[in-house]
Parts: sequence; structure tokens; C-alpha cells
Amino acid sequence: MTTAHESTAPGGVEVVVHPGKQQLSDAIAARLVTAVLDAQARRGVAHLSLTGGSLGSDIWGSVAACAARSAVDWSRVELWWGDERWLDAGDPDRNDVQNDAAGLSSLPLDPSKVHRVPGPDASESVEASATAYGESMRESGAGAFDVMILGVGPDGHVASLFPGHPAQQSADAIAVAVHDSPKPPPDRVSLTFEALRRSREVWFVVAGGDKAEAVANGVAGAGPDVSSAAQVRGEERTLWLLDADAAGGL
Ligand SMILES: O=C1O[C@H](COP(=O)(O)O)[C@@H](O)[C@H](O)[C@H]1O
Repeated sequence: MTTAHESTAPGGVEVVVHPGKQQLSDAIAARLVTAVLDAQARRGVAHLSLTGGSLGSDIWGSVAACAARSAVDWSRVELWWGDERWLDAGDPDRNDVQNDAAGLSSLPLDPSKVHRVPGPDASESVEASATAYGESMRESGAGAFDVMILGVGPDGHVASLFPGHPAQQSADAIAVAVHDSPKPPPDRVSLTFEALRRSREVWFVVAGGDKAEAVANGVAGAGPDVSSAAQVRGEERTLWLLDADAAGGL
């Protein structure tokens, strides 16, 4: 395969497969720039929710290298994270720090519109951090995210909602404290399913053969004990953006 291949799975979920991880990252960046321009043309401001993980950060290197990025008014972009590892600001294991290092920090964003999850240096507990993050989202009047970008773990988790973990099914909240995460670090803050679903478009971004089973389960709509990804749909569109290895189980 040398070019992208597109198909629609049962349930209206769209699947786009690119040959390799770099092509995938570049294609997501191009798609993102277009989505931001579109959202700004329609509503003035674009609301994006970002993800951690290696591809979730690579995307920002691709955006920084994409010529069309200069067409975007980055001061009218509001950034959020679907989850964050509960670590001090600047910790290299934080999702926002990894996104910044990959290229996010090179964009002319308005720092007041970059909504970072407070860590132990700025909140007394994971619960307090989750409450503060949820409140800042409510106060911003964010409404729906234009694009929710979600990485998917080999265990089917999205954000920090792990299949079978008690925090996975948290309801009536925007954000939840996660303890004893199966993937380190143990303490995290995550948006709930309810909040993740308040997105016009949800993009699952996945590369690598170790994710093939998680992708197959997510696309097939497996239950919550198997796949957190399968529990999240966009209000208007749900896209799985994959490299060929991640698509190996479809
Ligand atoms: O810990 C996390 O993992 C997932 C997926 O990461 P990956 O390296 O397996 O791609 C990520 O989406 C999530 O935001 C992050 O906190």
C-alpha cells in the first residue's frame, strides 16, 4: 500500500489507513489544520482536545512542519487535554510537556487559551485537580469540542479511562481522578466518557502492530470491559486514523 485507503465500518465509523507512521502523522496534521480553519470560519474559535502517547505528540511535529499552519490564527484556538498524568508542571512524563517538545510550543498560541491540568505543584490532590479542570472547562463555555484527538492503548484505553478500572464508568462529572492506573504513572486526571462524547468529531489516532487488536475491538464496537475507545463517538463524525500495522486486525 502506498496511498491512504478509506472505508466505513458498521455504525458509520470511518477508517482511514496510511502506509506508515510518518505519513499518518503528516496526514493528521493536514486534516487538523483544515478542521481548525473550518471551525474558526464557522464559530470564530476552535476547541481542540489533545492526547498523549507517541503519535499524539508526533502530530505536533507534523503541524509545525506543515506550510498551511501559517493560515491558522493560533490565538483563536482553545486547547484542552483528554487526560493528563498527575505530575508537576514541566515534568517530561506529562502529556502537555511531550506535546510541547514535539512542536506544539512552536505555534503562536495564546497561553491563556492553553488549558493545562494542574499537577501536584498546583493542586492538593488528584481529586482537586480533576474538579478544577472540570470547572475551568465549564467556565470557558466551551460547548462541544471541534476535534477530540484520542490515542488508544494496547489495552483499549482512551484518555485515562482503562477497561475494567473503577474510574472508567464515572458519571455526572466532566473530569475524574484516576488512581492505580494500570499504566504508569499511577495518578492521572481524565475526562469522563460524557465529556469525551461532547465532540463534533472524534479522531482515534493509532500506529503500530501492538495496537492492532485494540483497534479491531474499538472499530467493532466491543463492550466497556474490552474497549474504552468503543464507548466514544463523535456527535457528527468518528474517524479511526491508522497506519497499516495498527489496521492489521481489521
Ligand atoms: O498514557 C497514555 O497513553 C495513551 C496511549 O499512548 P501510546 O503511547 O500507547 O500511544 C494516550 O492516549 C494517553 O493520552 C496517555 O495518557
